[in-house]
Parts: sequence; C-alpha cells; structure tokens
Amino acid sequence: MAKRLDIKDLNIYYGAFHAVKDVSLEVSPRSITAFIGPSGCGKSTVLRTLNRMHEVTPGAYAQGKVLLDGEDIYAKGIDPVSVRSTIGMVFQRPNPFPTMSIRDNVVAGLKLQGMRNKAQLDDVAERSLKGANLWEEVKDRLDKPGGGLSGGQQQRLCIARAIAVSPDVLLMDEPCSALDPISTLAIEDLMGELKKEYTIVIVTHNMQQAARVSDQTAFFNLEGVGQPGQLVEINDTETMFSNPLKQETEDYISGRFG
Ligand SMILES: Nc1ncnc2c1ncn2[C@@H]1O[C@H](COP(=O)(O)OP(=O)(O)OP(=O)(O)O)[C@@H](O)[C@H]1O
Repeated sequence: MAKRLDIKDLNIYYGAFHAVKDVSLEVSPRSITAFIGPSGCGKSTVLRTLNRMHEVTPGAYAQGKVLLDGEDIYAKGIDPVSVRSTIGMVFQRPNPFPTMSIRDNVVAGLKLQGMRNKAQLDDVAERSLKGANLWEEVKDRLDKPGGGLSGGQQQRLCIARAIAVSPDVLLMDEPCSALDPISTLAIEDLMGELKKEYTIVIVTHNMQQAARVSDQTAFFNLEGVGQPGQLVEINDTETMFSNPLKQETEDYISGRFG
C-alpha cells in the first residue's frame, strides 16, 4: 500500500564527512518524485537514507527524521531489515541473482521471509512479473537463469523482485542509466503504471526523464568540493522546469552549469 514520506531536518554523514545538510521534503503517496542535481550533491545518499541502506556503509549515519505515514523509520527499536522490505530499492545496474531462475529471482525476498507454499509463490511471481511488464516475455522460460535476460529485461526483473514483497515505497537509483533508449522508455512507462500503487522516488541524471515521469522534482546542489549537498528547491515538475523559483535551479536545468 502506497504510503507518504516526510523527511525532516535530515543531515547525513560518512564518518566525519558531512555529506548532506538539512534536507526536509515531503513525498505524497502514489506519486513520483525525481531527485536531480550535479554529481556529488548527495542524491543517492539521501535516497539510501530513506530505507536505512545508508548505514550499511561502515561509519555512515544520519540524523533527523524520516516518517513513513507518520512513523519514524529511525525511531528506537525499529529493525532496519524490516524497513528495507517495506521500502524497496532498484539500483543503477540490474543485479538479479544470475544463476537463479527467473521465478526464484522474483520470489527470493518472500522465501527469505519464510513463504514456502509453491502455489502462492508462483502466484506472486506471475503477478509481480505482470506488474513489471515482463510476464509476456518470460512466461515460457521461468525456470531459466535470470542472468540470461537482456539488460532492460533484467532491470524489469529487479523491479518485479522489488514489488513482490508488496513495498510501501519504491526507491530507484538511476534505474535507466545502464539501459538503451527503448528499454529506458519501457521502464518509464512502467513507472507510470507503478505509481498507481506505489510511492516512487527516483534519482536521475536525465532531466528529460525527470520531466517526463515525475510529479515533483527536487533539485540538490553543493556550494563547493568538500561542502555538504543541500536541497535548493522542490516543486511540482511542471513549475520546476518552466518557472523555477531560484536562479541556481534555472541555471542547472537550462544546462548553464553542472
Ligand atoms: N561510501 C562513501 N564513503 C564516503 N563518502 C561517500 C560515500 N559515498 C558517497 N560519498 C560522498 O558523499 C557525497 C554525495 O555522494 P552521492 O553519491 O550521494 O552523490 P550523487 O549526487 O548521487 O552523485 P552522482 O550523481 O555522481 O551519483 C560525495 O561527496 C561523495 O563523494
């Protein structure tokens, strides 16, 4: 079930390095939010903080609040592993388990959670592959290895794997950057479908992509090397690309820097 995210006064560190400063933003359920900004401004770092993946890096930590429908995912006693199953993630490079079958790739998370009933697992695999727009292409080879699919198909397999556990939010870190234009369009179409059921946050370097798929856009920047990244502006995507509030945003989206 899609849930809302409220990010409040988030400061993110890698050991002594203050990577991102004072980020507050809101993400509505059933919407797509795009994070844009120059390299190193902290887009991926913020994204990884939203499902507690950031702290997997030794010495990395975050301060502030990330509320999922009002509940702080950083509150005492919250298990980061359960946070990661309700807030799923799709990475830049498709990362299916290459020798595992297509079907098992999709239900890997459910099996880890203890689901054993084969009929139930098959049902989830079919629903998730349909949800990821991959079913028609793979339904006759579900027992073949996931590594045998094309890059675009592998990325949709990873999306099927992410939605199989019925997450509340889907985080996507440059999900199309390793894909050709046709596969990219397939993933973009899919995002449009997925937002009917999920809350989606995507990091993208591709501003046309942000303009095409997202409902709101957040622009991050940093004042200089070694300085923390900051949220400069967040607005609905149309306004952001036609009439941004800040000159800095205008300069970036019109290609004057970055
Ligand atoms: N594992 C890490 N250890 C230490 N510093 C890190 C680590 N990962 C990222 N950083 C630093 O944190 C800052 C933000 O990096 P991040 O990858 O979030 O930026 P980004 O905006 O996503 O960049 P890009 O667009 O190039 O992917 C950078 O200064 C980066 O060098």
